[in-house]
Amino acid sequence: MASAALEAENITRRYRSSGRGVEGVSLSVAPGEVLGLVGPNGSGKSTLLRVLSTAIAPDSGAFRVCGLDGLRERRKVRARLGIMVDRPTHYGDLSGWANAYLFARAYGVPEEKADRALRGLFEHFGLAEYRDEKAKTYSYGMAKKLALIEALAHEPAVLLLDEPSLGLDYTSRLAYQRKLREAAENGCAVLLASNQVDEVEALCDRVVFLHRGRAVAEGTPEGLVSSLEGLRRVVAALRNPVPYAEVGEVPGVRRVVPEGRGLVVHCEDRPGIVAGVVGAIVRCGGDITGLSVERPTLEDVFARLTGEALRGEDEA
Ligand SMILES: Nc1ncnc2c1ncn2[C@@H]1O[C@H](COP(=O)(O)OP(=O)(O)OP(=O)(O)O)[C@@H](O)[C@H]1O
Repeated sequence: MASAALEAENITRRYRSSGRGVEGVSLSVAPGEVLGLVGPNGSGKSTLLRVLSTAIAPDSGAFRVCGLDGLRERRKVRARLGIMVDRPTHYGDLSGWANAYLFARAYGVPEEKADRALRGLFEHFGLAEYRDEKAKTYSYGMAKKLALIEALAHEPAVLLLDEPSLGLDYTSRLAYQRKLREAAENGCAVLLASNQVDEVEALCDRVVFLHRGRAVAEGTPEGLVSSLEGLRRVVAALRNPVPYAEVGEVPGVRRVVPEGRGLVVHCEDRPGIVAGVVGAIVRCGGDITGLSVERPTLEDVFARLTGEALRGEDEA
């Protein structure tokens, strides 16, 4: 795919100490496209992003950014990347603004342009009133927003984002999503590592599932979800958690997953199934305070493909 802004072929990177990492992952992202990299903790998302950001070398495989060789032309490649890693680090004694300004200048943005871009971004992310405060006084969410500003200010051709919205409040999340869409509309290719499926479904044109270091499926969110035609999830909020084994025995129920105090029941979309599920929950002693019947999500697709959950119960 000659037109891809980011193209990775057969990337393998194993950590010597654990023997884990990523294996044989290939993907491509076109200009203006948002590709979601989805997988549970430890599936290899960050490792792949570390390789693609040139922070670590792969054991084998190759990648290109805007046609440049990711291994032989690292400096030029870096200049085209906007990177936001999971744990942002800053010069703590410098102000947020000074951190971002240094970044933009290091990427070669002329003074006036850097000033203009940063003013806009600090305003957009609600950091304008904190711009002159030392970065070490920033909260986790603020530091994340600062890292997003640093990733965006030089208008990179390719954005590599690792769980960008984790730790952001609702308003900041919307601001980040708007900015991401805007960047893509302006031709930026975005690789977004996340296991927040609602966000991935809302933002991504395509999705690659990672499982134990390997890419196990790829498709549009809609295409992947429609592969589960005929399935539904019944989400029951309960006043108290209950032993729920009997719910799993209702004909047509595939899986029961506790979420907080409630239950998510994955089942076939057949007549009478909701009544059957509700009856079983009540017989288990469940006091239902809320009930909804929903279509499957990417989370369900992942579970179907791998037999494993995308997120732990406490993250649901
Ligand atoms: N520095 C390291 N040394 C040894 N093993 C590592 C190292 N970093 C990651 N790993 C292992 O490599 C695998 C992939 O980890 P990675 O951080 O890429 O996953 P991830 O999908 O980004 O997870 P998370 O969602 O928790 O951020 C895991 O099994 C992890 O234990």
